[in-house]
Amino acid sequence: MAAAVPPPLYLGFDFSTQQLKVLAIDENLNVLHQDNVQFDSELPEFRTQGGVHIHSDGLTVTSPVMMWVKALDLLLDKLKRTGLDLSHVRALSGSGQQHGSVFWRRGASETLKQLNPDKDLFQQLQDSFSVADSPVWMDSSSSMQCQDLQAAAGGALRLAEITGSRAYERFTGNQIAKLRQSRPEQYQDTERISLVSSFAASLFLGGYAAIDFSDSSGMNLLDIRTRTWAEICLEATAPDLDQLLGTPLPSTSVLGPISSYFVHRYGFCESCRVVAFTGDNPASLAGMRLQQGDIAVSLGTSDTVFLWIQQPRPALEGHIFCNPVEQQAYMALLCFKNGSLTRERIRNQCAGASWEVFSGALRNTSLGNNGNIGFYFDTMEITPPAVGVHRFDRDDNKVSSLSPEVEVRALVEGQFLSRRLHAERLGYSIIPGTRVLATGGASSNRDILQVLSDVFNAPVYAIDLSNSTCLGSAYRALHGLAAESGVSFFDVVKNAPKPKLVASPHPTAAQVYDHMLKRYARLEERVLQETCS
Ligand SMILES: O=C(CO)[C@@H](O)[C@H](O)CF
Repeated sequence: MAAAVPPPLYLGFDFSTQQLKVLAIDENLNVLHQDNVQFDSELPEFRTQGGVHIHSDGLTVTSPVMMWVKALDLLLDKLKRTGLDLSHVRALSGSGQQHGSVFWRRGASETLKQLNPDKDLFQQLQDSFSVADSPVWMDSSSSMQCQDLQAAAGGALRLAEITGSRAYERFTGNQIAKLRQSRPEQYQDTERISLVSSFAASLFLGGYAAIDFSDSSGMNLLDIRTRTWAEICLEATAPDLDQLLGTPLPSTSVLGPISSYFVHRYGFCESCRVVAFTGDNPASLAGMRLQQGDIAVSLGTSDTVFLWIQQPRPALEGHIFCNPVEQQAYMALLCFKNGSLTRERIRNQCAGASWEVFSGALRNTSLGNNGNIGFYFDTMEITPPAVGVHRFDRDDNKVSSLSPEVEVRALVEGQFLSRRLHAERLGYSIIPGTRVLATGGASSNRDILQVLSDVFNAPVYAIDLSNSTCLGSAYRALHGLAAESGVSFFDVVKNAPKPKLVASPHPTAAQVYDHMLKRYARLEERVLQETCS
């Protein structure tokens, strides 16, 4: 009797800001296993906070690339110990925090090709990076390079028309320009530049992986219509930069078989395929199976709001990225830097470091918070570019403090009023039938989602797990094997569990927050003038 063929598995990894995660699904899209490595607590030798180092200038933010390498060693050892038979993995894909950059030292490709399965990656890649502290998305130190790029491209709006965004400090092209100008020897010693996503794919491939169209869109370097590097941007950033970046590829690309290192060390099958990795937000769009008309709110280290769009409408605020699951479509995104780290600070200061107490404060305070409004920009915010904590009472008078429970609600209402205000400014309207799909760590807190539903005056749905980035990557691994035959992503994942209704708006929500939104917009202008003057 023929031996039973083992059920195929598909893995999705996420190299995010605070942790490395993995999720396994079977061919019926059932989630079989999840695991993670928390950078701060499990790799304390790197002394990160929230997975990053905020430098003394308060603007430069980096993460040690070797921390990501060591995290992969730890995570795969964990996977091996759980008894998951990795020889059944048919394909894997993944994501990385967007915009972050990895600089491979000259000669690193040879090391990648000849990894010794008797040693871990950390030991073997010690000398493979010309830059040890990788710039990440929280960095806001490349303003000069942003101005230079915008001038070269013909202005901010022209640059947005070409690349989908005006120049942003965290975008990789500006980070590359800054590194080349400030650390020329290290730049000279670089033979390849990856994003965090393609760096991770390179480890699994045993060779340099292409950057996918979707994550390339977060660099201020890709022409989002031709999906090729924009010459005008490359020339303004660094000479022959296309040689260091490689050619971008469709997000559905099968990059090749897994490196023999993982076959011999962890028992992967040599036929396991590596599907192009992408950015964490594009992967999340895939994991939530976002469709036109939905609006996604991801509550993670950064909060993001994103939508599926067919035609790019670049603007001076927000971003347009190539869509990760449908090659001719796009996704629009707004990023808010002060997300979970700010929620955790307020939880610690106003709720005794307890999410239960935090939730109780939301239940004990009323919609609209008796007119109290707060802006909590612990670090320089991206949307809008403002900083500091600013509290206002019902008469728009600045106040220096609020009671703990009122402060909790002021934070959560303020964050969601901002998400809604900037999404509507970009022309996205919350209409009857709009579904708000929530994901990210905070989406497991029902009381936070109730405030989200009230502020947006729309029902909030969530998938069973807050980890849509890994789920999206596992889905993309499965789809990648079929994409060449023309099967659509949605066909492949049509039987996935549907998002569940978690919160519906309170009957008075529209009346309260339509009015409050106008006040919020006025006060935001005041805050911008105060912090930009
Ligand atoms: O900068 C961002 C998006 O543009 C953030 O959401 C990062 O992707 C978080 F990792």
